[in-house]
Amino acid sequence: MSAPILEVRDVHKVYGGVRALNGLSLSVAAGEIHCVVGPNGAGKSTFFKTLIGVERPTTGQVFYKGQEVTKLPAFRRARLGLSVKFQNISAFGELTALQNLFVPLRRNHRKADIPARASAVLARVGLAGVEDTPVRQLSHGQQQWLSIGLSIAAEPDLLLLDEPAAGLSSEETARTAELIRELNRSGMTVVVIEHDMGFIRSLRARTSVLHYGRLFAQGGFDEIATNEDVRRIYLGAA
Ligand SMILES: Nc1ncnc2c1ncn2[C@@H]1O[C@H](COP(=O)(O)OP(=O)(O)OP(=O)(O)O)[C@@H](O)[C@H]1O
Repeated sequence: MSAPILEVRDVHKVYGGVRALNGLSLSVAAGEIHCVVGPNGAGKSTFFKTLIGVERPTTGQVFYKGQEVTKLPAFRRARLGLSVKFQNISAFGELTALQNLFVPLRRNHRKADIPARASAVLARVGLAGVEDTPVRQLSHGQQQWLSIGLSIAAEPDLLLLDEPAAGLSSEETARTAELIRELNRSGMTVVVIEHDMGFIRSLRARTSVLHYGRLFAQGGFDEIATNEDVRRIYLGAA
């Protein structure tokens, strides 16, 4: 396996008396799709927040491309090539799909190049043909893909997705899985934080299971899905 692009070492996060993360160590190899699952309260969101820099671990370290980023603010991590797509739609509803992309593209591209680049990003996320549609008229799935487009506009090396299939139909979910695989084929490392094992199944990626703020199991999807201990924690018995 290639060198880790992302690594957390023995991370603890305590909120008052709650141990949201309790000695979590996990690494993501450059070039992989890596899924992180776990039952309610396992620490997935807290893990996500420590990766992007909106929360700092109580103790422990976070490394990105070999550099310690534990205390680096979110915007500095973004400049290093780490991008995030949150669960909520991040686009402006009154603007068109194309116009929304002007915002992130403005940072790195000349004005004259931006419309063509924006169209290319939309095509990449399956939104060719709706360039001039105001975002509020797009379907929920299309809005989610636009959010992914906004997150990849700056061509990140690592894309973090927080429950990208939440609220999507089964057809939209399948298209989202295909989009993630396509982004990965083009060289992007993708980390997917997810609650729903059904979606993870369609990604067929290496999967880490969190439980009580620690790494509980790790392996290929089939290994995880057939692991008796994992099944038990999902049923709430462990
Ligand atoms: N800001 C906070 N203040 C206090 N407790 C918190 C805070 N954030 C998370 N927790 C607690 O930490 C634990 C882990 O929460 P977290 O949201 O990271 O889990 P999760 O795996 O994302 O859960 P879910 O799948 O339900 O979203 C839970 O017990 C939660 O109540």
